Amino acid sequence: MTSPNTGTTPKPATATRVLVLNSGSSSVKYQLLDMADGARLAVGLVERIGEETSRLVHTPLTGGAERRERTAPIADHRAALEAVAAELKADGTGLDSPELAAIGHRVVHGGLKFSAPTVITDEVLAEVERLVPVAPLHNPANITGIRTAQALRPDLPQVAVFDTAFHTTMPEYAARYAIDAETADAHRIRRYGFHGTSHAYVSRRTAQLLGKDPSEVNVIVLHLGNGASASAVAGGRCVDTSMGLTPLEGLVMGTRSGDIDPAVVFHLKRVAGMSDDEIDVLLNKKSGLVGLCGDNDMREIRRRIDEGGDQAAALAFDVYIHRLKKYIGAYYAVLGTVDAVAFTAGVGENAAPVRAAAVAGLEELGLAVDAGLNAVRSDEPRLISPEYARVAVAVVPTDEELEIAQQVYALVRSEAAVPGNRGPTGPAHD
Ligand SMILES: Nc1ncnc2c1ncn2[C@@H]1O[C@H](COP(=O)(O)OP(=O)(O)O)[C@@H](O)[C@H]1O
Ligand SMILES: CC(=O)OP(=O)(O)O
Ligand SMILES: [Mg+2]
Repeated sequence: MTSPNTGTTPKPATATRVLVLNSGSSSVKYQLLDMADGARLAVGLVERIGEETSRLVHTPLTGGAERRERTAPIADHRAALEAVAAELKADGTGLDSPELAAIGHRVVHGGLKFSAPTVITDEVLAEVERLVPVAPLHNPANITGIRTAQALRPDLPQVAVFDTAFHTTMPEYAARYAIDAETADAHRIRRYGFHGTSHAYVSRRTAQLLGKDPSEVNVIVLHLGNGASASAVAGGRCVDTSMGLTPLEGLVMGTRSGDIDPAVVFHLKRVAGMSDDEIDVLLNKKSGLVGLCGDNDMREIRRRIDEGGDQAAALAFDVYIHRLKKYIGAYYAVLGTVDAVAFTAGVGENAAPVRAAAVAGLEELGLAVDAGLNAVRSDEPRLISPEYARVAVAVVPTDEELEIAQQVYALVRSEAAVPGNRGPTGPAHD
């Protein structure tokens, strides 16, 4: 194996483990994997970072140790990562292990410069920092995660895998906003798209489920988590996606509005007297499902509808579904022919009523859901459409951490891990 040259000590040939950190605005999800055999050694989550009731759940999957859970204030992402490092150390799989080959980081906004996994140098970190204004909820957390991991293991390659990378194949006419071209170019205003690691993984797994090569199928992927986005994937390449310059555009989300008339912003400023920051918070944190009915968790919304006929919850559900259905139709038109529609992430994988409602009435498009199959709970990729349906409808659990680990490991095993050899890639914008 070629030792990744990070300018420091070469790793032993036995270094086959990758730690993946997926830092969100108020959470960190992580997995430790051994890429020699693909085994997961530990998985975990720190949530509600910055609150009094922060919670850490750590599940070791090797060595017989028990799942551990504790609730205690964790002030920031740095403290969260240090707590994760302590949990891993307690299992004997600490960050000081010589078996660790690299640390992989989900980085949400990579602009146009990064279309592949990239070893993090000062230059890369500066670019991620420059993009903070267009991913204010995400990039700062990613940067803290990187800096903390670098401090804990300065000798290890730290690799960024960008949410935007998979979408860099979008044709210009899908990526462009129809605004003054000079202004757009001067400020790099265009549609970048996010959740790309998930869209890439799920579209590939969906092709596999159909027994086809990704190059042979057209798939609409619906990533419905707290953040939510749709993508149109033609023969393995993204041709359109619902998020834009920032992760605010597109579908209705837990706390984000998704598509709105941009004039709403002027109205809120001029007529309602709101400040830029107040509008930012309104659209990112007080909109979407939570804005419509006070709850952002789809489980709670379904409970309110099913138990009490709650009208606000029912309206929130209907607005969510209406937007989703419009994107299915739009991406059907963009792709021309569709082989599969794949539901993924927390809501897509678990909420059968969302899946049923999203494709209801689309039989003319060849889309249908079998009620029995849709009701089955499983962690496996599966079809939920009836035999006769022309288009497969699938539930395909996403695994951003596994996808990141594979990309990171492939990179550190290749000579390309030499910083400078593989810096920013893809179509440079400036
Ligand atoms: N059983 C379920 N039924 C409906 N929705 C669910 C269920 N389990 C999880 N969810 C939804 O999934 C969301 C979280 O999805 P996830 O993909 O983990 O999001 P993120 O990665 O953006 O934090 C929750 O807000 C919740 O609404
Ligand atoms: C980009 C994005 O919206 O990510 P998340 O769903 O993790 O908030
Ligand atoms: Mg997510």
